[in-house]
Amino acid sequence: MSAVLQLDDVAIRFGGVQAVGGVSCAVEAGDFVGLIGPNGAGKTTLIRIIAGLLRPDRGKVILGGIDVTGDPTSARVRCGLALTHQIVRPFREMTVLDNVVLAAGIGYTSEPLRALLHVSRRRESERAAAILASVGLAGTERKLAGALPLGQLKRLELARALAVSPKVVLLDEPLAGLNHTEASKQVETISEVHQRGITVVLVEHNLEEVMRICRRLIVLNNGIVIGDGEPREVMADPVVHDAYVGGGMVTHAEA
Ligand SMILES: Nc1ncnc2c1ncn2[C@@H]1O[C@H](COP(=O)(O)OP(=O)(O)OP(=O)(O)O)[C@@H](O)[C@H]1O
Repeated sequence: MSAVLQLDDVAIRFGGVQAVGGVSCAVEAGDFVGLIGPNGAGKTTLIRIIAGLLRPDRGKVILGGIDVTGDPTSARVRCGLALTHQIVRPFREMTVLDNVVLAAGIGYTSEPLRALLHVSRRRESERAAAILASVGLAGTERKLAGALPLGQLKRLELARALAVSPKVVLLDEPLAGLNHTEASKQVETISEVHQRGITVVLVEHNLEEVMRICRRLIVLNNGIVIGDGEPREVMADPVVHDAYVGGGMVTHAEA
């Protein structure tokens, strides 16, 4: 197997806070990785560095063997990367379908207006509708995105990520704010995405679901990796356990 994503000594500091303190790891094609850690561990910061939304102070981000550390997000998308955000960010005044069509266009160009003009409307609409159906949003195509409840908005966020035909998706808290039933459905959808051959890196606080679906856990604490490996083994490590208990977090995985 070859690494689709590699981090080499990645670090960033915000004022007095070393948010990420030298992270190195490789994610193999087809992997399903949970990136976990207590509040403030540096997970979102690391995801933002991988996506090109933050420039690290040092270190390298390598996608599919290409060093993209100095490249903008659009170039990384063209290398096969897609990202969903912790806070959902659809274009609320556009239809659900157009949100996905637009995201597909961004795979070709980094400018949103040109992205919409670039795509062949009918072909892309059909493709967007198929992607929406694959995440359980068939029938919502003509609704305004702003009218969707949170559970469906989270699915739309996933559909927008899939629209760029990614090799790797970074999912930042895709279950946050969802009730138990919605979270289970969303997990099933994410598992289906993975079964299609897409590599998944998941940041998530819902450890019960993380333990259920991830094949590998990378644990961050204070910006450094304190655990990496098979989920049950990682969670049994006293260092990882202490980081969670010290952070006041209850892990369902302990049961
Ligand atoms: N733009 C910023 N300016 C200053 N400090 C920041 C900034 N972004 C993050 N931080 C700090 O960096 C550290 C890591 O934050 P980050 O949001 O990456 O953690 P996290 O693991 O995603 O946390 P959570 O699970 O609570 O979302 C925290 O101490 C946070 O306050």
